[in-house]
Amino acid sequence: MFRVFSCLAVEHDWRLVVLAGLVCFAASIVAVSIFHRAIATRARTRWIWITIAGAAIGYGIWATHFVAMLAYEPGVPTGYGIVPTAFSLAAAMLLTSVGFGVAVGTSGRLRAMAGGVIIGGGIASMHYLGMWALEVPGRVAWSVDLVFVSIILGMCLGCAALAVALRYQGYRGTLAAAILLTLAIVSHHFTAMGAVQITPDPTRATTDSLSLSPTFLALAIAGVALSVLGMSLVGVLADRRLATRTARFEEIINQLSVARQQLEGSQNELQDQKLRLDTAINNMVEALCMFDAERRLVVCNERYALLYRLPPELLRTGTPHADIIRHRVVTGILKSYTSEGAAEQFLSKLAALPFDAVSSRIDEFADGRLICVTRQPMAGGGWVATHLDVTEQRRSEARIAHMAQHDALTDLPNRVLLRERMEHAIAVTRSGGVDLAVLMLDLDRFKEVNDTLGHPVGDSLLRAVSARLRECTTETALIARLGGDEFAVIDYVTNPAVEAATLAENIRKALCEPFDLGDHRVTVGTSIGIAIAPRDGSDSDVLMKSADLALYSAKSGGRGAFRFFEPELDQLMHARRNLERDMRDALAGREFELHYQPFVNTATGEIRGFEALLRWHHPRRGLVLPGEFIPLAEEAGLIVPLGEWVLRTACAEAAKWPAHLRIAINLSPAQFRSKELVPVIVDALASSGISPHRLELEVTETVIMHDSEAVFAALGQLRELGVRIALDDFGTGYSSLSFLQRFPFDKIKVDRSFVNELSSTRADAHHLARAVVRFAVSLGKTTTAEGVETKEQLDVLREEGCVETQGYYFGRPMPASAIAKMLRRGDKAAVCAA
Ligand SMILES: Nc1nc2c(ncn2[C@@H]2O[C@@H]3COP(=O)(O)O[C@H]4[C@@H](O)[C@H](n5cnc6c(=O)[nH]c(N)nc65)O[C@@H]4COP(=O)(O)O[C@H]3[C@H]2O)c(=O)[nH]1
Repeated sequence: MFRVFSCLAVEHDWRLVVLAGLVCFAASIVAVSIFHRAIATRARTRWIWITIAGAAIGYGIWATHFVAMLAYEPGVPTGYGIVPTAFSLAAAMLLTSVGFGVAVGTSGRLRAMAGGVIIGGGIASMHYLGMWALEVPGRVAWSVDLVFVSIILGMCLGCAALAVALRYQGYRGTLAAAILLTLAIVSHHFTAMGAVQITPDPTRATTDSLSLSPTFLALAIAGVALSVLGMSLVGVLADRRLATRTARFEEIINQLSVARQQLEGSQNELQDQKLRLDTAINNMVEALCMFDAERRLVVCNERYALLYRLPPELLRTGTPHADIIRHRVVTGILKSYTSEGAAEQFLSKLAALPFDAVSSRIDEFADGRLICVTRQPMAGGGWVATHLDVTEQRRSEARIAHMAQHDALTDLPNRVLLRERMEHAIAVTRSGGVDLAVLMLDLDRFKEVNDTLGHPVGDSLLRAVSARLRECTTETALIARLGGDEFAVIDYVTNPAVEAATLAENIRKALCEPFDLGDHRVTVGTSIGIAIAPRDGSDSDVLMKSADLALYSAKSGGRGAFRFFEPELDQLMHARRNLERDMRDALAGREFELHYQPFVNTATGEIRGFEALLRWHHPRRGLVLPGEFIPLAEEAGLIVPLGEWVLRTACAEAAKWPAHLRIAINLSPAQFRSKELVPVIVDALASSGISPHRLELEVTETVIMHDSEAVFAALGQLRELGVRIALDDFGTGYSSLSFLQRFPFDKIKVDRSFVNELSSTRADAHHLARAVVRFAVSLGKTTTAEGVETKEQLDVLREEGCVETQGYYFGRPMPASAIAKMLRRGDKAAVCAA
């Protein structure tokens, strides 16, 4: 280091050293600035800048070296060989360009180091080639270690300069990097100069012809270097400013481009939205149109155009609303607007609609379609309207409403509609001058038809009944089916007693006529109850209840009749309900008793057995006969426990009688519906201990009508046990013969109404009764005649061959105790009577 210091202090002119330093710094500033430009650019431009930076610093190193060499005073005259000098310049430019190129063109942490090493190599190459060009009359000796140090210094500081230049590209970074680069060059030069020792040797003369004057060379170089570098710096700064402006411009261009893309995006979005809107509008179920405040078309969908068959010229934006309406009318699309001037009429109807509120209307088309038009005002005037085809919807609504108010089988109004119409009709009667007749009717024997011939025939019968009811009533009458075989007819009457009775009689007669239903001819009848408004009630429920009571009364007074409501009926119903309640208590309170009526051998008068007949000792009403309470017990479902009690009691009583006497017990239809009937009978026989053949079960045809298969099965089981089955009330039934063929009854009991007729003075009645008895006998079964009261009747029955007889003539129904007494006495009841 001392050598270097002494070299600098002793062998150099300080002024020129400073000039060399300035040249070096200027070159460094220019080179670093150009290097930064290279970093900021790409591709070819970058390599051009790199080359220029290399050229600038190479030239700067070279100029520095020669200016510094001017400051060097080795004590001998010096000169420079042109060729090595040119080489030194070329080497400096080339290697520094490569160094910059490596630093900027590669990536990674070591790129600054690699570039700096190459630049250091460029500095050293320049220096030592320049020294090689030095021509002095003396011997040049080198200090190797300083040579080495100079190279290392150049390289290390070169690395530092590049590291700073790469990292910091502002003015400060440029300055710092330039200082470091200057230090790299200067420190290398002066250390290298310290390594040189020139010993004068006059024998070594310089070749003047190829040498340049060092002073001239130094000054020329410094001048050219400074001016070139100055221009380069100006160029670089200008380029840098231009680059900044370009960058700004590019930024603006970029922003504009982004804005343009956004705009294009928005336009595309708008386009997409329009497409979506069009698709949505054209795929709506409703037809849609939009009119502006001037009533001109803004937009409409395809369905709207199709619905009103609009030609393309009417679909243009701006088409007046009135033109479209006129088109609708002219083409006859609208139902009620076909006459002349109809378009204006329709337009004025539309004009009357509120424009500031939602409105809805139904337009009826000539082809029957119903279009619901809903108009909604828009902000700023105009409206948007939807046109929806509601034909199907309305039809199904109407169908549903019809179904809700009509009976599906007969299409007659049902109870709901009847009640509604009745309320309206009752309101009419309030204004006076007219009354309302309410007729409730049900079919006699409908259940039998339904059960024997099947439900399809039953349904046909109900439809046929509806048709006949329509035929025999006036247009003002309303006929309703309330369910099952229940119907109601209401009509206005001015003279209820006459008109309502006539209406009822017409209905009764019409329904008495036989019905031909496919292969079947069916005869039913009807019972009718009549109530009159406002006399019998001013409310539909009250009137229907009154008519119902009258119907009940008609049925219990013998079917096939009509009856007007009377206030007493209400009391009767009340009494009936009380009786039903009492009967429930009676079963538990042992108020029932069995009486027994003998039936005898007609020929001998011997008692063959007794029929058990139920009696009710009512705590307040006294003795109540079965004709009054049995139907009630059947309706209330009490007949099953009551019937079981009868069976068990009668069998137990019969067990006390001589073994040849039979016990006859009546069975109701409701008992056959109970699955317990057969087990109960078996149990009654077992617990009483009587033989099954002593038990006779009396059934009417009505019993067999209900669920005939099940009834026949039960009767068959009982008959197999040995129980005898008797057909009661023979002659009064619906189709006796067919039943007689279907089941092998053991006994036939001729109804007492025929026996009664045997003593009739009317010859035809007498003959008919006799014919019935004869027919029963001819069937070959045990024939029993009921209700024999006179000897005359008995004689006829004997004549006709009737096997058994029963009636007051032989004995009334008696309590069990009386029978026991009678049997103890060994009475022959009939014999007594005979
Ligand atoms: N005018 C007149 N009547 C006579 C004469 N001989 C008998 N009678 C009455 O005729 C009815 C005969 O019984 P039914 O035809 O089986 O008719 C019975 C039967 O169908 C039913 N019944 C009676 N007891 C029972 C029972 O325990 N169970 C069921 N299911 N029904 C019963 O009640 C009906 C009426 O029974 P009753 O009032 O006891 O009336 C009895 C009896 O008192 C006569 O010479 N002249």
